[in-house]
Amino acid sequence: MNNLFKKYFALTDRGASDLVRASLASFLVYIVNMLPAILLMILFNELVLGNVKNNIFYIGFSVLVLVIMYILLRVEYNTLYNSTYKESANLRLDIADTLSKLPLSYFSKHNLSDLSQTIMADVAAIEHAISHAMAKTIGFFMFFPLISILLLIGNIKLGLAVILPIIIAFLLIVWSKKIQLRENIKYYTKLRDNSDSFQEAIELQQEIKSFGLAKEIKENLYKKMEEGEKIHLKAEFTAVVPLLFSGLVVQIAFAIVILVGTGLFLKGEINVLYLIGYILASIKIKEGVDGVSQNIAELYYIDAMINRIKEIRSTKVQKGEDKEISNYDIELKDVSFAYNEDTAVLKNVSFTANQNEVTALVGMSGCGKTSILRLISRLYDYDGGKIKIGGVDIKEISTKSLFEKISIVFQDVTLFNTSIAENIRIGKKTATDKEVKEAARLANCEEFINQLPEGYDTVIGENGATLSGGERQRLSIARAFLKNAPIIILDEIAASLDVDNEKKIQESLNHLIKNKTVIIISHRLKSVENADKIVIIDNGEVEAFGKHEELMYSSSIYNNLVEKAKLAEVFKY
Ligand SMILES: Nc1ncnc2c1ncn2[C@@H]1O[C@H](COP(=O)(O)OP(=O)(O)OP(=O)(O)O)[C@@H](O)[C@H]1O
Repeated sequence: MNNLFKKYFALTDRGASDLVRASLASFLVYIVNMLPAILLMILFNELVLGNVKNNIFYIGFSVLVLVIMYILLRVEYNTLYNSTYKESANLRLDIADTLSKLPLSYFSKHNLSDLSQTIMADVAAIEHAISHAMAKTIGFFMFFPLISILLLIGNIKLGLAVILPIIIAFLLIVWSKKIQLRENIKYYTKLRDNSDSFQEAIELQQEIKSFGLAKEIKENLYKKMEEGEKIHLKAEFTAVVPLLFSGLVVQIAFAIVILVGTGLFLKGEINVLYLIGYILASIKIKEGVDGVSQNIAELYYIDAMINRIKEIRSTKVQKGEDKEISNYDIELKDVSFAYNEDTAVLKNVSFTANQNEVTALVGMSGCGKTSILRLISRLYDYDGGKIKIGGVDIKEISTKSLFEKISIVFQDVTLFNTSIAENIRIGKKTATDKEVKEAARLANCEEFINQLPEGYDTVIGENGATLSGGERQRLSIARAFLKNAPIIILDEIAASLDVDNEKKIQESLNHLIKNKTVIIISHRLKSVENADKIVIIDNGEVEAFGKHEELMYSSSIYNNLVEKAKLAEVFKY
């Protein structure tokens, strides 16, 4: 049962076992709920048959019912509410843990607002459903067959009068499931789309303002909101109509029980006690059905969210083990890769970046240089061929142990909304303040950090919003210095640096890269002229590789790039 719940509702192990307990408690609560009806029947039995019991019996029975109810409601409350809140925290951590094991390819196909909504809003909706709907619905579906059998044994005609309309009411709700799910999915998708548009409108304020797009964007957002509302109303309508009909059927059931019961009583087939008992039973069952119908609608509503979590969980995670690597030569052999299945980005890429050497990747914009770096660092997994580090296929190395061996500085710097010191310390969590400062000095950060109001303790805003592009770049270089890993990957690190800063960082880098495997991308060809190996990438393929002088003879693309670089130097606006 645990596994079934875990799979069906996308719960954690703990959550599934709590749901089983809560469902059993709900089932027992439904049974105990019938006890007051039984007490009433005993009382009527007395009044009709004059079979008087003493007051102690009634007091004892009532106290017993109260005690049982109290215990069960407490168990139900504890499992439903207390554990539910724990489950939602566990579920969020579980999703976050799964996300952390996914390759970047997953994130390039899903936007971040969608994923954060899954973790926050969807889990909150599931949390509400676990605490209010799931256990009570499951409990009722355990209770209903039991009570049906007892009612049918008591009197088959009256039993059928109670049960049949309820079965019809449930069939109506089940029959509407497909339509409800379809409309809910439409609404869910639209909500995601709208929140993504809002996020984009907030993030792109600079572009929106500078290109005078504010009015257009606002109108577009209004339109999307209106569309969303229409879809919402339709989804609500498709949920409410079957609920209304099923509620009506259950009301009719009550009338049928009275009609059939009175008829049977008048014919002398049942005594008044039976009549009262079945009427009381149908009242109690109706109460249950009313609640459960609403709960089922809620379960239909969260279906799309549960499927979203299942989809995240079923995505292939990056596998691998912690491995010892004896040397850090990086070998690419016939590597192919595509972000989207239909467009190959890299085709049969082969070259080796040796330890103790600087290897530069050069080529036109969009030819695939950054993609190669992403594959080497397993931010994405290659599709075909092989990438080996020290002779070990990188797919066999866990991302955790691989990342420990690589320092990366990408062109798109990402910083955390915390202090300067903490941002640098990400390179090495155990680093002392002295080490952090030394890394900052090597990356030429000291001057601007010292000018900040709180120096190293200054909090730099979301993604370093309070810093300039060059300062952010230098902080990320300081991180790499601090990490001091055997493989260094530098993607266009000079893009946001002025000549003075670049020169100083170059000098520091020359110390850092001794004995290491360095792969570098730079559009400033002058800065890679002295590289031990220059690999020319053309449209996802290796056109040539060698030293600068060799390539000047052998590679037309390299020649072309060098010529263009010279032209760029004399270009004036
Ligand atoms: N996350 C992604 N999803 C889909 N396509 C991508 C993604 N990143 C890059 N691409 C595409 O892959 C191709 C290679 O991009 P890549 O960034 O590797 O080129 P590059 O040589 O590093 O370019 P540049 O010098 O301009 O940085 C391009 O056509 C690009 O549009």
